[in-house]
Amino acid sequence: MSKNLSIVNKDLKEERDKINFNVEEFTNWFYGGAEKVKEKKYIENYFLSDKDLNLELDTSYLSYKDKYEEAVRRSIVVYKKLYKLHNEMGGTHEDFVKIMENLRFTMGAINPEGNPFVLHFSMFALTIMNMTNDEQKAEWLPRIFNCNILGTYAQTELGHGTYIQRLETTATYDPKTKEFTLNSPTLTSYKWWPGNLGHTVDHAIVMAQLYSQGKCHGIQPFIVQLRDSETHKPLPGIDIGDIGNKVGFQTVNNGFLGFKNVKVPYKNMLMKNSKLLEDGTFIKPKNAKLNYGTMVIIRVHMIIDAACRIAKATTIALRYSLVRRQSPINPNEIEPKIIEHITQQNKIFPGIAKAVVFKCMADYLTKLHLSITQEGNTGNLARMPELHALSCCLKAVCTNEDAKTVEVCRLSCGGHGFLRSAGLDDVYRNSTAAQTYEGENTVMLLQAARFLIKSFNEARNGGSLTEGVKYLFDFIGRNGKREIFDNSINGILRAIQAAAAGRTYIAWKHIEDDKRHNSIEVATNLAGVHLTKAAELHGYVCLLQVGIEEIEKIIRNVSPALGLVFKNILELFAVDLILNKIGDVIQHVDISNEDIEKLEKQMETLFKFFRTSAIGVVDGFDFSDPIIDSTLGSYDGNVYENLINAARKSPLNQEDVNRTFHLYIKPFMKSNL
Ligand SMILES: CCCCCCCC/C=C\CCCCCCCCCCCC(=O)SCCNC(=O)CCNC(=O)[C@H](O)C(C)(C)COP(=O)(O)OP(=O)(O)OC[C@H]1O[C@@H](n2cnc3c(N)ncnc32)[C@H](O)[C@@H]1OP(=O)(O)O
Ligand SMILES: Cc1cc2nc3c(=O)[nH]c(=O)nc-3n(C[C@H](O)[C@H](O)[C@H](O)COP(=O)(O)OP(=O)(O)OC[C@H]3O[C@@H](n4cnc5c(N)ncnc54)[C@H](O)[C@@H]3O)c2cc1C
Repeated sequence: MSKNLSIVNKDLKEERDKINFNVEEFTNWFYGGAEKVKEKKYIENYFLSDKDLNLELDTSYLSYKDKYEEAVRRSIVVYKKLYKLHNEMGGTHEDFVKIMENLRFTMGAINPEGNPFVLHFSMFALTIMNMTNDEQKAEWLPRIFNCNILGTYAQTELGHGTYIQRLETTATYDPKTKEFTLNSPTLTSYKWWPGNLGHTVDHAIVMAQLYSQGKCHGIQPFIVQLRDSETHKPLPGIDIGDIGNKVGFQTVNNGFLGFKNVKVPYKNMLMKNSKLLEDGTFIKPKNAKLNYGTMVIIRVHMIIDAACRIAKATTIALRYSLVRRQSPINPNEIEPKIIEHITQQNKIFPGIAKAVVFKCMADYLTKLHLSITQEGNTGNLARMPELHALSCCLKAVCTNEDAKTVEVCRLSCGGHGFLRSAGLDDVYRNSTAAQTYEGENTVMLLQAARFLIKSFNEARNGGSLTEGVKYLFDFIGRNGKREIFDNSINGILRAIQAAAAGRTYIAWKHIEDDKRHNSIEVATNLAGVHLTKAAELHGYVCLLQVGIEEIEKIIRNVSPALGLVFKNILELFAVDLILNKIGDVIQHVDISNEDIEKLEKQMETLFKFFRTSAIGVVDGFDFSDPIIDSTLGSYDGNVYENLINAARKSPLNQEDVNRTFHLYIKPFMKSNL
């Protein structure tokens, strides 16, 4: 960690002196090994030390346009260096991905309101890598990799983001000219939201309804040039621009795009999955949802992003809570560090546990994604629905938890948490954006619920179930009897499983009852609230189950002292979860008031133990000061100095008297109204 060289606040130092495990060992786990930590630190420093970035400039005070222009300038500084570093490292694709992964945090510090090239280096490149045939790869990948062209992923339209089957942009094939003609037939068919589209990129993957031989063949991906490669002017027939101010993502340059008779050559339809012969004959893919593959990759990726946002927010909240003193607990004693208030521990400690468990889940899901993708490459698509359901479910549960936790961290910093310089607002904006992009969270939960209901039917009919939903068999096997609670980690898991299965049963029954007088679709809609609750509970089951399995493995491989910290974290996660879901649990589990009181007591004991480890764990997340970028969360804990220094940098403080005094205030005061 690049630590601030200033003197560390004595309260914070005192906390660090009490840490009883090896923080570096934790960091090594969090980043996947000592070598990876070294790489991360090297890459971080390689970029952040560049004076050309001018990181002294606080971009939050700039206008919308200036913010965008500065974000483009800084990004180009970074990407030039990225290619230099890539060459130095050896120049393989793996090296590139390694730098990109480490750049994620660094980019956040450089462009706190978003990266105007992020879609090029993620969805655009990934779609070309995964949805093209060999000739297309050969044509496009080098140009993308060398940034000779810059692209985005243009799917969402003004009228449709969720129900992508009904996108309205058309691509009509003419076998005579061997061209597609792209059109936006209505206002609602305008592309709307794609990141980097407004003024940055010159190409896009455009999702459009393919028409050939007089028939519509559903949405297909096309690579479309939007702007002239020399002048950057929109090409004829292209109506393009920025969608304007948003809640966050101010420098991502989300855009709109309309087509009027735009010609696209035959070779630009991405043909790995669906195929169109030159004569216009359409050949269906093995599974129509293969064209949704890039969304699945990003959803998987979003779990680690959620974990890291929580890690960052809890680092800020905890460091601040260890140096802030207020309100004596015992009137005769000095004001304690605010962390001594148990409600403060309740706000922050479960968040730290979530960051760790989400990280376990991200690792698990990344491996699962890889193995299912490899099966898919051999033509075996059997596990695609399972991966889709799981990635939708966890994308929703983890980003919802992420936004909630970051907001609680902000509240835990009191008034100062509301300052921009506290660093929590950009984290929150990114968390809340993630609840919507890549599939709105309710919709994601409903997708997961479809899988649960199918699995429930399968279980009732004695069929086979995938590993993650086998707990539905236990519910059916109990034949209406409630699960008996036992207060162990596995007991808590069984209780959450019983609640998830019970809620799935309620949703299933709701649908079955309604089906008598309604279509299955209407019945499913009426059961929607139960379905989303079932899917959410299923997401927690997955998190706890994977958390238990992964942490048991970790404990076997780390020192006993760190093992105890992991055990503590897992228990914190589990007990916090069951207490938060107690209403659902009570419905399906035989749990007494005494059991609940015991759990509440257990939480207090867990807090007590975690009290000494907490600072070690957040230090172990290893966010350097430029990355944490927070007056409240810097390593040295010199909060009050940081706050006053940041306030002095306000543009209003650069002069004693602002001109509005002479222009408006003074005349007003002298006017006697
Ligand atoms: C230059 C070098 C680069 C190197 C690369 C470096 C790599 C870096 C890697 C990562 C970096 C990450 C950085 C991240 C930055 C990201 C910024 C992102 C910005 C945001 C982008 C977006 O938002 S893009 C737009 C996203 N849009 C959505 O998500 C739309 C949501 N809607 C849907 O997904 C679908 O419409 C739907 C799933 C909700 C419904 O689809 P549909 O209507 O077609 O389905 P049906 O209802 O008819 O049927 C459901 C049926 O289909 C099955 N199914 C659906 N989807 C899938 C799937 N994907 N796979 C498998 N199966 C699927 C579903 O299970 C149902 O099955 P049933 O059996 O019928 O139940
Ligand atoms: C910051 C940001 C970045 C984005 N970047 C991109 C990008 O790069 N490229 C791109 O193509 N798109 C992008 N998007 C678009 C994004 O993917 C969509 O906004 C998202 O998928 C939600 O779709 P929608 O806007 O149509 O919401 P809607 O579907 O209109 O949602 C509105 C409400 O209706 C509800 N609803 C809709 N359908 C159902 C249903 N079937 N059942 C129950 N409730 C339902 C939702 O739950 C929600 O409450 C971005 C969006 C944001 C916010």
